[in-house]
Amino acid sequence: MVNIYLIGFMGSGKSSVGIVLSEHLKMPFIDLDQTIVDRAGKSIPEIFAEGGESSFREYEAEALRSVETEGAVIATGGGIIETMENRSVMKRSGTTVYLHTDFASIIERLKEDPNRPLWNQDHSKRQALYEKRLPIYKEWADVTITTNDRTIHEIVHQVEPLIK
Ligand SMILES: Nc1ncnc2c1ncn2[C@@H]1O[C@H](COP(=O)(O)OP(=O)(O)OP(=O)(O)O)[C@@H](O)[C@H]1O
Ligand SMILES: O=C(O)C1=C[C@@H](O)[C@@H](O)[C@H](O)C1
Ligand SMILES: [Mg+2]
Repeated sequence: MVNIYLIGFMGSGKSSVGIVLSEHLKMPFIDLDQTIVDRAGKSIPEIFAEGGESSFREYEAEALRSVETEGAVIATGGGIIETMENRSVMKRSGTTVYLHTDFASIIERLKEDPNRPLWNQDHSKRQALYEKRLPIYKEWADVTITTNDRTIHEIVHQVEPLIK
């Protein structure tokens, strides 16, 4: 069974939309960040503090491979598209839904969040990360939904007919 992968920047709503979408589609829900935390036995800030981003990316790639055949709605982490390996796994095992959100809305939603190490840095670095990733999300999306000023339920209703 194929997966539905939600991709997009931190704060685009992958986790919030994913759980509701999975209920509508009667599919299991997996939050890949939670899978990483469960497998590592450490929080995301702890993984970053102990082994840096590269350690986190290793856990993330392993977690993604472990869910490839689940037939689930999967909320990925914002950086899942950083490697070609992860992009290929998603391409061969499911449909990818990109939740596009303007940078200004992301700022509104996340404010100062200590649980996202790559958000917890200065404004110009956050913005550079957003701009670097934007074209990659777009290129790898099978379906794109803009989430600014939309509720979770509005987004779910918009996604549903596009993936059936
Ligand atoms: N459409 C929306 N409208 C308003 N607020 C939203 C919307 N989607 C998400 N949020 C809020 O933004 C915050 C981040 O949402 P969420 O955790 O679902 O993002 P995410 O894409 O899973 O982020 P990450 O990549 O860090 O896991 C939460 O406080 C959530 O309530
Ligand atoms: O955008 C990112 O690189 C990240 C997003 C989060 O979902 C987590 O996966 C982690 O904080 C890294
Ligand atoms: Mg999330």
